[in-house]
This record gives sequence, C-alpha cells and structure tokens, in this order.
Amino acid sequence: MLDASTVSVTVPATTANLGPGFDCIGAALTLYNEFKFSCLEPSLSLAPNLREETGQVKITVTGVEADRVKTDESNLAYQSFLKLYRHIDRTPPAVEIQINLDVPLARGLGSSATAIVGGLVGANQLAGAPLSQTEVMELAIALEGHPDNVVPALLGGCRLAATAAAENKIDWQICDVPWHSDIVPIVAIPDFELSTAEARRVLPTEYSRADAIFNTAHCGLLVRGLESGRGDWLRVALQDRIHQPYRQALIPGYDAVREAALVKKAYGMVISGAGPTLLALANFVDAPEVAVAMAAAWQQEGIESQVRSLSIDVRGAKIDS
Ligand SMILES: Nc1ncnc2c1ncn2[C@@H]1O[C@H](COP(=O)(O)OP(=O)(O)OP(=O)(O)O)[C@@H](O)[C@H]1O
Ligand SMILES: N[C@@H](CCO)C(=O)O
Repeated sequence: MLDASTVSVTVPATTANLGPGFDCIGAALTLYNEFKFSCLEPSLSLAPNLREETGQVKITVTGVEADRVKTDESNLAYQSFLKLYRHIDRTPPAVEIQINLDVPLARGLGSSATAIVGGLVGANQLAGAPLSQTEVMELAIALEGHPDNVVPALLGGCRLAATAAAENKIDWQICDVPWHSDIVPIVAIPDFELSTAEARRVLPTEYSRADAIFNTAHCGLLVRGLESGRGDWLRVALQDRIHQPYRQALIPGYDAVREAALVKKAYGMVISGAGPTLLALANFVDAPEVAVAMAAAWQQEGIESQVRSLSIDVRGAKIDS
C-alpha cells in the first residue's frame, strides 16, 4: 500500500474542567495549532520485527513561543506520531514535521493535547487510516492521562467523558454537552507558565464526602446551565472543591481578576485546565466589558495578559491531505 505522503492537521485549543468538571469535562476553543507531516520516505508495510524507531525526524516550529518547543525526538507531537505506529505494529516513516502555534504553551489551554492529537491523527492519516476515531481517542487519553483536553481537541464541542467497566481496557463513554450560543468563553492568558504536572502535585489524594457531594451537584448543574444558558444556574454551577481551592495560590492575582469579572456580570470565573489562564463565562452582551476588566485587574497586579473572547470550536481536529 502506498500511503499519502503529506498531511496537515489543525487542532483546537481546549479549556478543561470548567470548574466542577475536574478531569472529565472540556470544551474546544476557536484557537488553533497546525501540524504538517511530510513523509521523507514511503512508510514500510506491516513489519512487526522491524519496530525499532528510525529516529529520522526533522521538526520546525513557527508562531507563538515557537522557540520554547523542542525540535528533537522528544517533541510531544513526534512521540505521539511514533506511538501510533508502534500501536499498529508498523515501522514509522522518516518524517518532516512543521508546527505552527497559536496556542500558548503551559497556560491551561491544552497545548499538550494539541500535540498529542496532532501527532496521532497525522500518523493515522499517513498510515492509511488503520485506526477508527475512537481508537485514536483512546490512545490520546492514554498519552495525556485524562480525557478532558484530548477528547474535545479531537472531536470538537464541549464533551463529558466517563469510564465504563470493561474487561481488558478502559471503555470510554463520551457525551456531548450542548453549549448555549449566548454564553461566551473569555480567556485571560497571563505572561507566565504553570505546568500541569506542578498544578497536579498540589492536589490532595483524598476528599471528604461533603466535597464529593458538592462537586457532583455542581457538575450536574453546570451541564444543564451550559445547555440552557440560564445565568442563575451558571452562577452557582461554576464552583468547585476538588482542584481550584488548592491551585489558586499558584496564580497571583486570581482573586482580583475574579472579582473584576464578577463586577462586570460574568456568570463566574474558573481556572482553565491546570491554569494559569483564567476563564470567565458571560452573556455575549456583557462579554466585552468582562474582558477589559480582567485584563485591567491583572495589569494592576503587575501581570501582563492577553484576554480573548472566543467561541466553541465544533469541528475538532481537521485533516487536510
Ligand atoms: N505544539 C507542541 N509541540 C510539541 N510539544 C508541545 C506542543 N505544545 C505543548 N507541548 C508540550 O506540552 C507541554 C505543556 O504541557 P502542559 O500539560 O504543562 O500544559 P498545557 O497542555 O498547555 O495546559 P493544560 O493541560 O492545563 O491545558 C510543553 O512544555 C511541551 O513540552
Ligand atoms: N484536568 C486537568 C487538565 C489539565 O491538563 C487538570 O486540571 O489537571
């Protein structure tokens, strides 16, 4: 079989958790990274005994904070590319990867998920699409460790992921969460990074029954609030006791930015993913003032930020061959 030799994959940024949906809810945003894969040689056909990685890769990166992304074999998009070839028992082709970034790194906007999804989808396409979208999704979740960024990055929209018991592997149920068109996601992206690993280290390993009940109730209300666009529900729903109380201290200016957003009638403000980006949800009428207030509040704390009113991406990872 001769594979297509060039494929380009555009992958949206994502905002995970949305307050109470820690590690299970996320939404794709209209901000994108692009990954272009060009085979430098045709890929070899099924050859389980030739599975050593060739190590032949050339990576170039352009766009936002391009110099911060590794261009050697440890690059996450390339590692994900290799993972798919390993999974299908085929030798990966030598490849050139051109990455163009618009999603800032380590800010809580799913940059790592874009690299994982980009690498897996690109490899699958170059290999002639041997894996279904569900199989690609399962590999992506395994690589990232949790589903809330990679699932919406792959599928688009706002998604809730839950596991079902299965014999030898985790069986995922993915549910789309309708997002009312009046609700605008506003991201305030500060000029400092916070790695997901660091933001997960500060979390407890056990929680009280009261906190578990609190988040269960708020997560249910969040789903209905997003669907209906009801402000009274969203104002209550965007509260969390699983991760935000422990992470706020890692984000200087958190209280001031939240207060500024709420004064301008945002429904609520949460940490986007593992932070440090802060996400406010507001009615489209109030969104412009909320955005200005969040930027001003952070500036008063001596922190530069970029604040953007975005929309929900409904397409997910998009392939151009
Ligand atoms: N386009 C990319 N190509 C290769 N590697 C990337 C790319 N984008 C991100 N990464 C890798 O992912 C790391 C950031 O991952 P991390 O999980 O800390 O942040 P995030 O994914 O931006 O945030 P969050 O998971 O909270 O949304 C980077 O330091 C880099 O190693
Ligand atoms: N649910 C994850 C998202 C970031 O990868 C977290 O909050 O740690």
